[in-house]
Amino acid sequence: MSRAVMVLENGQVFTGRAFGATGQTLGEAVFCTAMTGYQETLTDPSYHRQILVATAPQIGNTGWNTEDSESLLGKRSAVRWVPGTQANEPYQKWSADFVDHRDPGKIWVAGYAVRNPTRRVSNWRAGSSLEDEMIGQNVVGIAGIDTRAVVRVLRDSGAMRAGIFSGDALGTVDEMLETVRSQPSMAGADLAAEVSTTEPYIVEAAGGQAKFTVAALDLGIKANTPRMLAARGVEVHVLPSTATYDDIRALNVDGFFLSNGPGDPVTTDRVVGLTSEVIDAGLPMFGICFGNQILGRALGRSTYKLKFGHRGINIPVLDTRTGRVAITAQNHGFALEGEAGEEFDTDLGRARVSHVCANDGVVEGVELISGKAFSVQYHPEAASGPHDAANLFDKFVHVMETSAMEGNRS
Ligand SMILES: NC(=O)CC[C@H](N)C(=O)O
Repeated sequence: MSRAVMVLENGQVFTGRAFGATGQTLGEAVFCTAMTGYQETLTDPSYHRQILVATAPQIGNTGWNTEDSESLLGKRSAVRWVPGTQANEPYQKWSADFVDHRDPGKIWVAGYAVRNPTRRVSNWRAGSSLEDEMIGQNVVGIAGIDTRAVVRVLRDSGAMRAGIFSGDALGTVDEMLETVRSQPSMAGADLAAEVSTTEPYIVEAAGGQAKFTVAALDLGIKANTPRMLAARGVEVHVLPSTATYDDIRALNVDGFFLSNGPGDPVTTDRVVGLTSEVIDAGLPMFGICFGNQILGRALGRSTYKLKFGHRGINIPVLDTRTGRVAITAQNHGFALEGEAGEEFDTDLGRARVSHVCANDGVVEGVELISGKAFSVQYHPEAASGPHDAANLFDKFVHVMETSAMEGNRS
């Protein structure tokens, strides 16, 4: 078993054994407290350029399958598609059930640190093991380290730059530390274009009968988001992160969606402007995670970097108006400024902080009081659950219905 080390920016070194590919990887070290769903987590594009530390001690029991991955980018070339039926539809069109059994899904994390990888995979859907998949995709990992100790460091000192080194990449501690410290920090990182589709495509509504069409800006969109919309009769036009307001207007859609994604929301000035234009034009809008930070910025709020973020699948969120709590999946390192219950005036209308985290009061949702634009910092599409917040997709459809009826009356 070959040796591997994880080196943190603060000089701490954890020695374990190589897991997955051997070599060197760099990224921001963050931890996730989920006990399940490692495949969905590793393939979430929002983890791009992050080294993930799993707090669950045993990882890999269910192996790797071709159904659970959240990355769409890897699937694009392999997936079955139906050419657009209308002359003005230049895109590839996917069926809403776009599981492709030849495609394992791209792993987006920069590296993976675990305590105890399972030795025997046990699941009827598993086509390979987690470690084989990491080797196949050249993802460097480390096993056998005291992940609880790493998490304590990250919790006390905050998420920080790190590296995993094994095989030929092992050097002296000073050399490895210098490499770790030479990488750019996550603060200020503009990463959406690195994970976004470059070509637009359509995910068709379930059954092929679209009640509404939505333009979804892909800043790192997860597979389950278009799937959840498609299941509710929505045809989703997934657009590259570079799409303009004119691109969206030309599609004549009923709603606008802003996806999750990696990087620092301060880098999103262009998309913030685009979002304001879309809302100004009266189009209903829904955003998730990065999309929440962008809507918040369009409402005049600023963002800041959390010390160690929220990553897990049992994080309680309070709806400040109803007092109801949802247990949610989360993965964010930045957040919007604001307080529970706060209402404020913006250029786009009066707005409020709609949700906060019940653990630490961090803003978890904002909305226009008109109800036409809303967003959440957590993940209603969470594929490995929990599903408490899935009704937000119904809410979006409802806002589009109401808006269509208003349009009919005027
Ligand atoms: N999942 C996401 O969309 C994350 C948003 C942003 N990159 C953050 O870390 O806060």
